[in-house]
Amino acid sequence: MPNDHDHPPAKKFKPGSVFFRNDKNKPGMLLPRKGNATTPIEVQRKQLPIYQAKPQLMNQLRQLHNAILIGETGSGKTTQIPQYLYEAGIGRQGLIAITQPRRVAAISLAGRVAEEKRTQLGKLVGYTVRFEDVTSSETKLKFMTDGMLLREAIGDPLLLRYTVVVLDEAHERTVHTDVLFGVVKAAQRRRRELNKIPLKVIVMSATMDVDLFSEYFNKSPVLYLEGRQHPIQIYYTKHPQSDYLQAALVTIFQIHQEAPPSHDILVFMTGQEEIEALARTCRDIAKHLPDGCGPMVVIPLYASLPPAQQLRCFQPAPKGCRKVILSTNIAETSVTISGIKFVIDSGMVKAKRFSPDSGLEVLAVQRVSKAQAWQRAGRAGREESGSCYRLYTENEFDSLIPMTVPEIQRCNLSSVMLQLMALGVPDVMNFDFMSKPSPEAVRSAVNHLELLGAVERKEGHVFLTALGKKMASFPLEPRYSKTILLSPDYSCSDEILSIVSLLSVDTVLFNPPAKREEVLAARKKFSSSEGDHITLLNIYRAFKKVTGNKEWCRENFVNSRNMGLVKDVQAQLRDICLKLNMKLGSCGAEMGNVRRCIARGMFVNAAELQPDGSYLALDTHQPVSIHPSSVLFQGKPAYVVFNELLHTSRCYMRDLCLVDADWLLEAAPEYFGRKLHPSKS
Ligand SMILES: Nc1ncnc2c1ncn2[C@@H]1O[C@H](COP(=O)(O)OP(=O)(O)OP(=O)(O)O)[C@@H](O)[C@H]1O
Repeated sequence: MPNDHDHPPAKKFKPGSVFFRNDKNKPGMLLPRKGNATTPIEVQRKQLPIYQAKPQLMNQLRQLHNAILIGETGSGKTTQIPQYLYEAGIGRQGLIAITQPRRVAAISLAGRVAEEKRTQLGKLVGYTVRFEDVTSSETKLKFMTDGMLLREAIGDPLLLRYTVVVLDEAHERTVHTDVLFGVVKAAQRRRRELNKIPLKVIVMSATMDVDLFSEYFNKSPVLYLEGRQHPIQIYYTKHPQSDYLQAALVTIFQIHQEAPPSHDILVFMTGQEEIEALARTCRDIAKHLPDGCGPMVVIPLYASLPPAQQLRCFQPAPKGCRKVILSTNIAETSVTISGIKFVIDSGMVKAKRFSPDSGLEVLAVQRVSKAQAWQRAGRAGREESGSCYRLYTENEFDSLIPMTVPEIQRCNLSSVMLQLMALGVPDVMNFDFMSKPSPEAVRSAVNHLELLGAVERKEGHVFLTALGKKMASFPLEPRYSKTILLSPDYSCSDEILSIVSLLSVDTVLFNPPAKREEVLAARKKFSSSEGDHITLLNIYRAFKKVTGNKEWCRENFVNSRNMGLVKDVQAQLRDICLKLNMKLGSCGAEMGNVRRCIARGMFVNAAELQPDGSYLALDTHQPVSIHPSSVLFQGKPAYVVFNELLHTSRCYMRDLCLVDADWLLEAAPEYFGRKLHPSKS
C-alpha cells in the first residue's frame, strides 16, 4: 500500500474554509480503468480488476489449502472470489463462508452478490448476523459476521458444513477474526487427521502484514491482485485542525456548494453522539443556504442504529438532492455505497484500549491507523472516480501507525476466554493466537472468569464450570450473562433482561448539550436515586406504557429507534433463558432486588468513595469519576458499580448503580475482603 507523498500545488477553497492539498496519483492506488454505474451488472463484473486475473487465481486457489489474497479496495475481492469459487466448482460439497467484521457489510454484500447472481437473497446467496439469519437449505455462499462463525464453531469445532472459509478484511484484526484464525487452522488440521473433506482458508484484505499472516498459516502463498478500477484523489489539510467536527462541517458545505448534487458524501466521525449533533447542525444550516444550493439529506450511520435504519444509507437520495452520510468506522471496510463520490475522513476513531497493568478497558477517541485511512479513502471511487478529504495534514498522516493494533491486544479478554473454553480448546492459556495477547491480560481474564464462577482451576488446569457453559450460551459479556443467570434468585429476571438489553443497545437517550435544562426537566420524573440502571428501566417501562409513542419520545429525549431495538434484543435473550429452563419473573417495584442482582453479577466494576470525595475503582485502585450524565453525579454514594469507563479529560464511570458494601462482599467474599475499605469490610 502506497504511503509516500509528493506535494503538488495546493487546491484552494474560499477564504474561511478548510484548505486542502492533494497528493500525486500513485500507481496501483489511483490508476483509473473503464466502467460506470449505468453499465449492466454482468459488464460491471467483467470490468473489475480481478476479472483479468480470474483464470490464474482459480488455478492457484484450486490447489492451495491456505491462501493470502491482497488486492486494492474496490478490486472485486469480496464480491467476486466467492462467486468464482462456486462457478469453478471449488468447495461445492459444502458451503462457502465469507466473514466480515461488521453486520452492515455482511448484509449489503450478500444483497449485491445475490443481485449479481440474479437470485433471491436467502437462496443461493444468504447471510447470518447476530439476531438475523437469511439462509436456506439452498444457500451455498454465506456472508456472515466473524462473531457468528465463531458461535457456530462452538457447536461444530471442525466447521464441517463448510468447505471454504474466506476471512475478509483480515487487517481489521477484530477479536473474533483473530480467534477464528486459530479455530480454522485447528479445524483444517483435525479434518486432515480424520480424513474428512479438507477445509480451504482464504484470508483477504487490501492492507495487511503479509509476512505475519503467511507465517501463521503454514507459510501460505501470498497472491497479489494489481490495480483498482477508478482513481481516487487524496487531499490533506494545509494546517492541523484543532476541531475536526468544525472542519468536517465546513468541508461538507464547501463540497455542497461546488459539486453537482448527484455526488454524495460519506463522512467518517467517531461516535453516535457526535454524529447526531453534526447531523442536526447540517440540517439546520442546509435550511438557510443561498439560492442555487440544492437540498441535502443527512443520514447517520452507526452500530447501535436498528438494522433497517442502517440500511437507509444504501438508498439513493431523491433526484436533485445530495446524500450526506455521517458514519462511524462501520462503513470503513467492504461496503460500497452507491453515489459516494467524496469521503471526508476525520482521522479519528473511537476504540477500546486496555491496560493489563490497571486491568481496565476504556473506550477512547484516538487516531486511525494508515490501513484504516486507506480503507476510508477506498469507499470513494467505487463506481467512478472519487476524492478523499483528510482533515489532517500529510505530516500527520505520515506519523500514523501503519496497522491497527489487533483488538485482542487492547481489550478485556474474558469473553474470548469463555468462548475458547466453550469451543473445547484444551489449553486457553496457550491458544494458537496470531498475535499473542499479553500473559497478564490472559491471566486477568481467567481470574475474572473464576471470580464469576465460570471457570475453575484443578491441578494447574482451567475448566469451564456448568455455570460457565450456560454463560457462553448468551452472545453477551460474561458479567451480563452472569447477572441474567442470577436473576431468578432475586425474582427479577424481567427487570434484568430489560436492563441488560438497554445497556447492550448503546445510547437510548438523547442528550443534546444545547437543551441541557430541558433534558434534565424531562428526565426528572424517571430519575432514580438508586442509579442509572433503575432510571433507564423507569424510562423503558414508561416507553412501553405509551407503546413507543413518537411524540412522547421526542418530549422525553428518548431515541425511539434504539428503544425498539431493545425490545428485539430482550426477546432474543428471553428465548435463550427459556432454552436453559430458567424461571423468569418480575419483582415489580422492589428495586433493591434488582440492584443486589446487579452488584452480584457486575461486582468487578465497583468503585468506592474516598475520604477526599474522589472515587477509586476497587479492582485496580485507579482514580475514576462519575460521568456528568449520570443521575448520581450530584450525590456521593459510598459504593457504586459502573457499566463502562470512558476516557476523555478524566476516566469517567458511565451508567452507575448504587450498591451496598455487604452485597459486594456477598458476591465475592475473598476478593472484596482484601479490597474494601477496612471500616466497611
Ligand atoms: N452494492 C453495490 N452497488 C454497486 N456496486 C457495487 C456494490 N458492491 C460492489 N460493487 C462494485 O463492485 C466493486 C468491487 O467491490 P468489492 O466489495 O468486491 O471490492 P473489494 O476488492 O472487496 O474491496 P474492499 O476491500 O473495499 O472491500 C465496487 O468497487 C463496485 O464498483
